[in-house]
Amino acid sequence: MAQRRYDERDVRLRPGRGSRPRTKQRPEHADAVPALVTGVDRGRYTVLVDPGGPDEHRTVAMKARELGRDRVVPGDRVDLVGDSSGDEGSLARIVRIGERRTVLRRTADDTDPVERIIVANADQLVIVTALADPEPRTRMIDRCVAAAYDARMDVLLALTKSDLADPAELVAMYAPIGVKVVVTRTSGAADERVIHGLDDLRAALAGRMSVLVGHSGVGKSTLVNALVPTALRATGIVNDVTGRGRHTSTSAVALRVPDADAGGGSAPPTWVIDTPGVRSFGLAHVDPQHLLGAFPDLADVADECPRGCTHADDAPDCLLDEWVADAPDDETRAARGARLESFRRLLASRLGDTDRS
Ligand SMILES: Nc1nc2c(ncn2[C@@H]2O[C@H](COP(=O)(O)OP(=O)(O)OP(=O)(O)O)[C@@H](O)[C@H]2O)c(=O)[nH]1
Ligand SMILES: [Zn+2]
Repeated sequence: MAQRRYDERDVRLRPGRGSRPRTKQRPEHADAVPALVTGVDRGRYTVLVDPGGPDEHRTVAMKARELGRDRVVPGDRVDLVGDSSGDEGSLARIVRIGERRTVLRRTADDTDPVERIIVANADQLVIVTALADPEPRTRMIDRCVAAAYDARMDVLLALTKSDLADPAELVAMYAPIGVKVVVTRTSGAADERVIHGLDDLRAALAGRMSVLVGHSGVGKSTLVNALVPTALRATGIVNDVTGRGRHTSTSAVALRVPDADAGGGSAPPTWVIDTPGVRSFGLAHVDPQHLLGAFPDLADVADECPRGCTHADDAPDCLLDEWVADAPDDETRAARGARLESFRRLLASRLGDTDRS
């Protein structure tokens, strides 16, 4: 079943561990209250009780022992028991993790060979990319697109610094594969900075939970601070759980975007999840067929490939090569060639040719 894909228990555990059978049924906790996980810091979870409801408030929780090794991540819907009042010194216990609609995985790295879920239930991945300074890296964008599509999330490409370079080329490159694009730029002096395109970005985020990713310097903090004025991401807010500075944390944190036109009331809340320190997303678990989902233009062609075709560079008789060669004109040929190259680069990186640039 498709749902099984999203269970972290599918992730290979380190040898010698985890062979213990798991009980399917958790003990009932009839008095449990629902909450949304917004942050994780060293075994303490910041959660929002009754999110969107009349009793909404923030509290701190720990994981109940019965959850064992199951991870709890921002975006998780959980059930709490114990003291969930949020009063000074209170500590609730998370006893259940709701079924996840989507999971976004971080790539395993040298220090941690396991691909871990970093965010659950997000609707959309927002790839923040500067048009210049730093230069956009399409390979990185492609990897993010594939990871998002694999996680069944939509993709929004937020192109910043359009005062420095023209977005047309990137827009043309990504619009055809279903990637929505918003373009922003700042103007004015530092103390009265205006962000153009912020309303488009707000509209694209409205009522959804979006994960923001982007390399250092692309302008992600500028956007997050404008969307969530209280977040103060750049300077680092003091964590209300530990009292330590947030800027030292590398875990994802969910921030509520205040409604632009307050008064709506019943509108679903808008969330952004910032992911400091996350450099790339897991692709090792992605099936090549699934990866093609990020490239509908290629997928249509690949459908007709010989049975068992890997669609890789060295695949004999792969129709994707023909599709590029048979393009009606040079411009189309170049565009198709670039798409095929992106796809094959992803395919290669998934197979262990990892790039850590
Ligand atoms: N020219 C121009 N500069 C921008 C724009 N947006 C942000 N910047 C500048 O780009 C630099 C990086 O912006 P940040 O928002 O700190 O970028 P970041 O992606 O959060 O980077 P880190 O804080 O290093 O993670 C800052 O000097 C911003 O003032 C823009 O639209 N145009
Ligand atoms: Zn093929």
